[in-house]
Amino acid sequence: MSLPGLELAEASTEAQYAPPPPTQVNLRAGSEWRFEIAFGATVRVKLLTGTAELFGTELAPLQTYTFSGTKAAIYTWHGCMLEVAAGETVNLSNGFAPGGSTAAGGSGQTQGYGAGGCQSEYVAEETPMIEYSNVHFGLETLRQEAQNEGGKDGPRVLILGPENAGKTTLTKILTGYATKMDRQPIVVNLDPTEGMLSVPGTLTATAFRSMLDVEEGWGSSPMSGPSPTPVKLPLVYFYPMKSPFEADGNVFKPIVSRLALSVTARMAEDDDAREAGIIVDTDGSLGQGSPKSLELINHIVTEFSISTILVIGSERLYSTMVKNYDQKPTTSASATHSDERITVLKLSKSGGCVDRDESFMKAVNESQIRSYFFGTAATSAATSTSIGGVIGSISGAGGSNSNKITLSPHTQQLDFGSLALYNYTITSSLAEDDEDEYDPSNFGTGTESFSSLSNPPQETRSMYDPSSSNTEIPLKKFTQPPTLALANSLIAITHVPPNAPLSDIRDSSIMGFVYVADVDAEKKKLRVLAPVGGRMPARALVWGKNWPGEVVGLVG
Ligand SMILES: Nc1ncnc2c1ncn2[C@@H]1O[C@H](COP(=O)(O)OP(=O)(O)OP(=O)(O)O)[C@@H](O)[C@H]1O
Repeated sequence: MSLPGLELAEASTEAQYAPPPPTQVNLRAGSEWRFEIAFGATVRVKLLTGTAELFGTELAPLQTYTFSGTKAAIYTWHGCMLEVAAGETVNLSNGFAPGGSTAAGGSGQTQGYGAGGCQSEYVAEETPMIEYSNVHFGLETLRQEAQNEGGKDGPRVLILGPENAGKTTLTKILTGYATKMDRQPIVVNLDPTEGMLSVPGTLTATAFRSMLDVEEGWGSSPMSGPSPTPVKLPLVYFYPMKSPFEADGNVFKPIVSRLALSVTARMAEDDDAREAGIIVDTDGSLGQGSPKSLELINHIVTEFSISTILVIGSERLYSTMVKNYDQKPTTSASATHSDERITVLKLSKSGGCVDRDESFMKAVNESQIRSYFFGTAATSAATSTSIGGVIGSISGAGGSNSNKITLSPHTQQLDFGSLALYNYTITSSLAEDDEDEYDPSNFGTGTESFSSLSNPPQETRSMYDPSSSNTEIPLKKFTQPPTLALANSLIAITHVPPNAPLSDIRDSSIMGFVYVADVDAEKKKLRVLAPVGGRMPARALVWGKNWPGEVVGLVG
């Protein structure tokens, strides 16, 4: 395009941007290289000499790791040399740009001007890694005790703190160190804003038997196909809300109890898991210190029989936790024999923790959903876009262990009438929305479903499953035709029968997810994307309308 008046051709983005040459980063012992890479850009990092780790997981020497849409740090205990080079820019012009833009922060520029095209990168000498490793060795002592004294549980750790304080990072570091010592901790994610080995909107528990994935953060679950890093099998519960406080915690709390029950049962059966204990990562909103958050914290402490509380980056919360829990007996069954007491510790927040703005988080969430269906390939034929965290890994030595995982999800047509679809109604405004969306006059509906049209209050009631007496559970079953609002959203497939009581549906673990690509309201059909082919199981389904919400353009 010409610029008017000047007759100058506008330089193309490629011409404006010349990738920087590979840079060597020399790290002294005890320092870390912090970097931020936008979605759409890729940066390759290779450990040339020495040893280094990314959030507790060691980097293999001379292996090229490729990062995209990442904010992280590579730390060295003994000193190392890294090579940082620009990878290719992933074309995001297919209508799906994670986060609605090509760059974190929405600037439209994917490549930055740091080494290798990082948006920002620098070396930091001050880190809390010694503190964090001391915590690890403290936990290790408790694990050793649990191993020596049969019947005693390993540490059950709860990590608390405000948003972006580094809770998930600390969880990764402690998990990475534990697996390195051949421990098998159970990691519980109670942060619905970000998925762990699953999509956002899920609360999960996973037994970590093997190392974490350097590039992707946690690694991959079996849903993601073959992987160079051993896969992990998470137990997944659907919590399609962004905040644990929704519905006064009446949905969050029972799911936490369910997870705790499953984790405790696993620990009772599996000695390795019992000795290694549990690490619970939480949502930043629980770190507010409000009465409601304290109530939820208390619920978690009780249900998981927490024995160690780690508070990052909040003096106030730390002091409240000390007052409420320090040296109080744990609720563990084994504690009745051993007088086990809770320890509360304060940890420093790393100066490297970055606030992630909404558009970056949106991109992270969209890429988690995308990778659930399409894998972590840089450019799949169906999507040609990037997956958050990882694009692929190319072996520097042999080039054989590509980390790209391309999946082939299946699309299929579903008859809406044959589905038992439930939705959470958590606010009155939402209920109003729903009524607008389900205005039957838009869809030309059958008479029996709308016999109550002349009587709106009854119509609202009819949307609740009459078979359930659990009216306090904010779940309702659709008895009306499909709404266009279903398009571009996720539906969870539970393990319970279609007409199970509402409490069972809420408390059921999840078999998997489908993505609604299209809604034909007139024919009452949905076109859905499923990770595997075959018939949709006859189970109760739960709609993720509010959260993770709409993900546009997953299917072209
Ligand atoms: N030392 C570090 N150097 C660079 N980036 C870091 C460092 N520590 C953490 N980060 C980054 O800061 C961001 C926030 O960290 P993290 O996700 O651990 O916080 P959180 O407390 O779990 O946040 P939330 O409350 O939103 O769950 C992440 O993108 C993480 O990768």
